[in-house]
Amino acid sequence: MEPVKVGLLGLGTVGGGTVEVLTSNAAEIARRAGRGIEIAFAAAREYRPESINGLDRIGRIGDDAFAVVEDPEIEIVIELIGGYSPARELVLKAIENGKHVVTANKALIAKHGNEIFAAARERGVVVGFEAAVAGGIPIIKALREGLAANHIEWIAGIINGTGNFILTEMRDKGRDFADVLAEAQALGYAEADPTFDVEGIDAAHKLTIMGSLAFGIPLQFERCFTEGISKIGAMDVVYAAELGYRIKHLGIARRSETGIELRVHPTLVPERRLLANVDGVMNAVLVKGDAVGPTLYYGAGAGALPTASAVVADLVDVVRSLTTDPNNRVPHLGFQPDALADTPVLRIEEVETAYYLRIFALDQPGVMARIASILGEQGISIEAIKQKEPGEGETYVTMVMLTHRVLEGRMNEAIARIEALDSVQEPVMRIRMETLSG
Ligand SMILES: NC(=O)c1ccc[n+]([C@@H]2O[C@H](COP(=O)([O-])OP(=O)(O)OC[C@H]3O[C@@H](n4cnc5c(N)ncnc54)[C@H](O)[C@@H]3O)[C@@H](O)[C@H]2O)c1
Ligand SMILES: N[C@@H](CCO)C(=O)O
Ligand code: NA
Repeated sequence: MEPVKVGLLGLGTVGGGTVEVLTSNAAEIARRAGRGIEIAFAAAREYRPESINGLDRIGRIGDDAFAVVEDPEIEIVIELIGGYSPARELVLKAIENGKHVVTANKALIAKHGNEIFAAARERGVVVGFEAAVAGGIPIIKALREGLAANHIEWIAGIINGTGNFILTEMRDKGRDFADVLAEAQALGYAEADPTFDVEGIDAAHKLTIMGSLAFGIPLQFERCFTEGISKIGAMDVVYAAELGYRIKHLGIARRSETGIELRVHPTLVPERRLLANVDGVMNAVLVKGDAVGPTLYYGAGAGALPTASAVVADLVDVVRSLTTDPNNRVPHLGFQPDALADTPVLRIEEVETAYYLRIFALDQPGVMARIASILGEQGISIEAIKQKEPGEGETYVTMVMLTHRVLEGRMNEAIARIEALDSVQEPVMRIRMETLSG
């Protein structure tokens, strides 16, 4: 049989990795797919030919991505440009032209996935996006197929490699934030705009996608609560460790009685938990299903070859399904499109968690008692409290406390009252906590 002709948009980190994997593993991939896969036409604005193994195997290379999606020879388009636009226009045009699409672009899927999947369904084509979430880890496959028997209860994941790399290097080597970020960029882990990594936006894109796959709800990126790692101080890492916790940037999706939680934020995790020990650029996703119990998926969340692994796996899936009835394919979000639920996504104020609080206050008698009584009046009970002895001649003291679970709305009121005290000087630092059990 003739090889399948594929078009490739983008020859950067992931595009280059995809060319390499398709070249070096060509025979094994053909054995799995049933046909060879040939990159007939690629387009990129810029690329470094010397750094891509297998470039000579590409039929043609140009710089106009629209020429690829308009080429009638191409059956499958791989979009590895990134960003919202022109990726959206390119993908929609490819679909309109009856081509299947494989993409690593989580920003695109989280923001425009509902529109893209509807267009693909209409046209009877597949859009594969395994590489968009947790890089090489087959988490989309697991959620959509492997766990299909379950009511998913919750998901908690380390889903941004750059952020996890920064937190790990800061903790283990005391390295400077900006310095580690620059290294992550040089290694090809970071997004084109690295604030997407640092401020949690990239993790929110991925969590939005996993939330839809877990609970069968439309993609709602705007409703995902998003907080990054930029405000975490070295002292918080140390204090958390003294209390037996590590700070990890987590994406959490949970089904509660009142709705669905979709939240991305730094989180204190007990140090013995597996997720607390996922370091460097590695990602891990913990999924709790009602039948299966907890399951854990671990692997490289970024980088050329790991991400290409997921891109090529999607390609193999598409090639295998080229001759199948479009109505019998795995639905894009794992639930039949007419069976998606309108369960509300909760506002963060409606979410209940435990908290780590760090308060910088005047070292005077009664201050601690006043703070404790404000928390008590808000119905917040304290699980642990530590007061850092002030240094010689210092008049301020740092208090660190862990609270029991409380609604975020109540915690906001308590923090506002604490910050209004004359004896409290700086904003209260709050980090949410999860036990990740049960
Ligand atoms: N780098 C990773 O580890 C990683 C992992 C998972 C997913 N992703 C996703 O994969 C996608 C690609 O990321 P990357 O790191 O390979 O990016 P990159 O910046 O290394 O490469 C982008 C490529 O697209 C080309 N390009 C950009 N705009 C273009 C246009 N309008 N027309 C033609 N070519 C254009 C660039 O010239 C370059 O060749 C993004 O969506 C990213 O979020 C990246
Ligand atoms: N910038 C992303 C790439 C993988 O999606 C990360 O660091 O996780
Ligand atoms: Na993946």
